Amino acid sequence: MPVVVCGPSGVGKGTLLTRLTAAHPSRFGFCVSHTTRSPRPGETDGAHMEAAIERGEFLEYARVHSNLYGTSFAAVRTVASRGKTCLLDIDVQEVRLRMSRAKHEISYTERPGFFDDVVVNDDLERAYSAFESIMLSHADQPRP
Ligand SMILES: Nc1ncnc2c1ncn2[C@@H]1O[C@H](COP(=O)(O)OP(=O)(O)OP(=O)(O)O)[C@@H](O)[C@H]1O
Repeated sequence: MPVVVCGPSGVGKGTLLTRLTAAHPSRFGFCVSHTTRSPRPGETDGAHMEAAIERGEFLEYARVHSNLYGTSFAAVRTVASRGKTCLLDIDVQEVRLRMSRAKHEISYTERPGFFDDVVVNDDLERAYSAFESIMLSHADQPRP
């Protein structure tokens, strides 16, 4: 089962996720995301992405200006086939938009049942410790 981690820009999602995958490399894997802009190193060519979205092959996508960003079911399956829980860091909106939305996004933490768990990353050691135990509770069982 993939786990989605989301939060406003700069709250430390990448920091926590990178640390988690380094500490538990056999249990968690990042999901490769797709984009229609020119691929950067490590990214896949997204030339046929629009058609793939039409065919329902993406579990999430976002359009930022004229570029598409998203995660395919195949990419999640690739991580899962290695026996790992797939991590999705799906916040891809651009900085200004993200900042204006940050307050609104944080307000969702007050809605009962909207998020399963909330981690406030004010102190990295405390936040990582809380994050790690939450993520391990959501992770798939390790393969024997
Ligand atoms: N608890 C913390 N206290 C202070 N600085 C932190 C803390 N956690 C992370 N940082 C720093 O904040 C910056 C942003 O962190 P990070 O890139 O992990 O955020 P992010 O949520 O993944 O951002 P984005 O969505 O823009 O990629 C980094 O320089 C990171 O080292």
